[in-house]
Amino acid sequence: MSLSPLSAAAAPQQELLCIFGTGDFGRSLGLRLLQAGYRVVYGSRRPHSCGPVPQGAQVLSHAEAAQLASLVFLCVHRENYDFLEALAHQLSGKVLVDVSNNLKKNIYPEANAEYLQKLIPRGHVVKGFNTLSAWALQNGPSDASRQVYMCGNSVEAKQAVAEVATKLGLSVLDRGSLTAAREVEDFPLELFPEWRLPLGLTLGLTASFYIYLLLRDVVYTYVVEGKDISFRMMVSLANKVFPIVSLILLALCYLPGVIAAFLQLYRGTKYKRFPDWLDRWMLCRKHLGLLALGFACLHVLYTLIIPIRYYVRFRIAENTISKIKENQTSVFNTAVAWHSDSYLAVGILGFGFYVLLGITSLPSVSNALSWREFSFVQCVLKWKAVKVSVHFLL
Ligand SMILES: NC(=O)C1=CN([C@@H]2O[C@H](COP(=O)(O)OP(=O)(O)OC[C@H]3O[C@@H](n4cnc5c(N)ncnc54)[C@H](OP(=O)(O)O)[C@@H]3O)[C@@H](O)[C@H]2O)C=CC1
Ligand SMILES: [Fe+3]
Repeated sequence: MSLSPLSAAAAPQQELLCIFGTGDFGRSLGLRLLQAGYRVVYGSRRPHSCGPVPQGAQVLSHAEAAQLASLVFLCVHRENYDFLEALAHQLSGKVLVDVSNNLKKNIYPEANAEYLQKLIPRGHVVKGFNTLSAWALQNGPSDASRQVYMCGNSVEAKQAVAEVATKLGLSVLDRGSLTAAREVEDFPLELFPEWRLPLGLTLGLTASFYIYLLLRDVVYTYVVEGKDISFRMMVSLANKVFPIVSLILLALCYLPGVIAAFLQLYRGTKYKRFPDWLDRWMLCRKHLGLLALGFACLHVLYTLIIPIRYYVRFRIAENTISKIKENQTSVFNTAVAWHSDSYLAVGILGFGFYVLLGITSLPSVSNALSWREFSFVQCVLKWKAVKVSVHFLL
């Protein structure tokens, strides 16, 4: 089938974009741009001997490549930006996308993008794309990595870059002017810090309870009774630590919510800032909750494993055999049955509180309540959740 003259005339000339640097990021970005229908020209120090570039892309010297396109992606490390100074003339008036990241925070006095703006004062610098990885770009971004942050002083330049990002299937979050560049550059370095406090706390709790139980159960028994039960260290002892740590973490996960809700009700407003310590605590609730869940899962796993341990099988067999030998039967202990059933009941009740908490947090429910009612309900339920956790602990 041949194209009608009208559609042939309407077929737009594909826009040409320039990429400086034929490294990992430059190559992945080029591939995606080509797939999205752009034409790509690379600017390289060694146009004839650089590494492989995606099929269909052209490789020229920096100066030649820059002249062909109005938008240039700088896929070069900041340490190597100095070569750009000599290109200030060719790059003036162009949109320059700075994708660079640093290995640490605050190693340079100014953000990379601001440094670039200084080198090319007449270029329109836009910071962006730095939260993507070369890998994610190449494999098509997943939901989690679909967002890109962007900032820059020129609205038109940002619009041009946002258009490209949208065509690549990314969603753009504008963070304002170039002064936000530092914050945008710090994003990729900020994946872990929120976990630091909860992880440290978990490790500390686990180590202290393990050592305490080791001394109390194993070392004490050995010293006083001369019995060696060190084989218990692997499973039984660990399985005592997991629920303790899990319940403490769970209590610590809900407690700041109780304090916050109480504080809001006490102050009569929810528009006042919480004290710093509470703020920080509130921010790591999700992590504490996930760690609590992880330890609870370990506890379940270990508990399932215990009956198949050699020691337990040995004890059951020995008990049964000795009873048979002596022709005895044991009495059903109702006290123990009561204890274990009440343990289960508290568990079910506790689970109910967590479900209720989940329900009240649903937007349809929380929107129907006034903030005071919502704070009150949350405060009561979270307090109950903390109490159940502590009850189990004791
Ligand atoms: N890799 C990733 O996943 C991500 C990377 N980034 C950022 O993208 C940028 C590039 O990273 P990446 O591709 O991984 O790095 P690479 O080391 O793979 O590539 C860097 C490229 O820069 C060019 N280059 C190296 N030295 C100089 C120099 N002295 N002067 C001029 N150009 C030079 C080279 O291209 P040539 O030989 O063609 O000149 C080289 O291929 C960095 O700023 C990085 O922070 C951001 C997010 C993720
Ligand atoms: Fe248990």
